[in-house]
Amino acid sequence: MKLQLALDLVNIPDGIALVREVEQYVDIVEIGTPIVINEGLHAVRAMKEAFPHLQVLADLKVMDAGGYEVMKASEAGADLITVLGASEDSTIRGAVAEARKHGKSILVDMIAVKDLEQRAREVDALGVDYICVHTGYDLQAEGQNAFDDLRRIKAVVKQAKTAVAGGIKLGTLPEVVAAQPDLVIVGGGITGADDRAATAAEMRRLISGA
Ligand SMILES: O=C(CO)[C@H](O)[C@H](O)COP(=O)(O)O
Repeated sequence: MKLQLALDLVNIPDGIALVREVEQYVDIVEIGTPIVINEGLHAVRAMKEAFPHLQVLADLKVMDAGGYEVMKASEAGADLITVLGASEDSTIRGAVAEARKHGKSILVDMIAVKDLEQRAREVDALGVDYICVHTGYDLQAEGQNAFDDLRRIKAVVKQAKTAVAGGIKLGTLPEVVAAQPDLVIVGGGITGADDRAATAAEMRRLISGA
């Protein structure tokens, strides 16, 4: 089980400083969608240059032109790129084909997908690397989480690895870990903690013991 640190509400220098605090405890650093909007793919390049031993995920949430977007993120140094599960099959196929050319991975974000099991089966058959259940900020604000969704996709996904994101904190991590995803994505649960290093270390311990 891997741990991904999601950086969303920081600029590049602050993001790099934040990763320095926790780099020994995380496997993947996510350049979140707000950073890509604010800074562009330059943020991916800067993070990869600063931490070549870590994997960097570009959270582009691609919805169209999958091949082109994945090509640009790959050129910037991303190891993983996100594509939306709600996009067309042809978009996901194009993203996977381009990722294969560059030795990169595709994580499909199932945010806002209504028929979760059916779409997870279809996306799985398209050869993606990860399928991620995700409760975004707007539904987190309504008290929702993706923990039950994780159990639902675990029951139907055969090939891809599974991932979970959305409001995961130290207190809720044991429930997430019990569902055995391959990847746990944590943003505010680490970046908003009083002691980020201690929180990330404890998360690593919980994940490694699973
Ligand atoms: O993709 C995202 C928002 O769209 C976030 O990166 C993801 O939800 C993880 O952050 P947090 O743990 O703070 O919810």
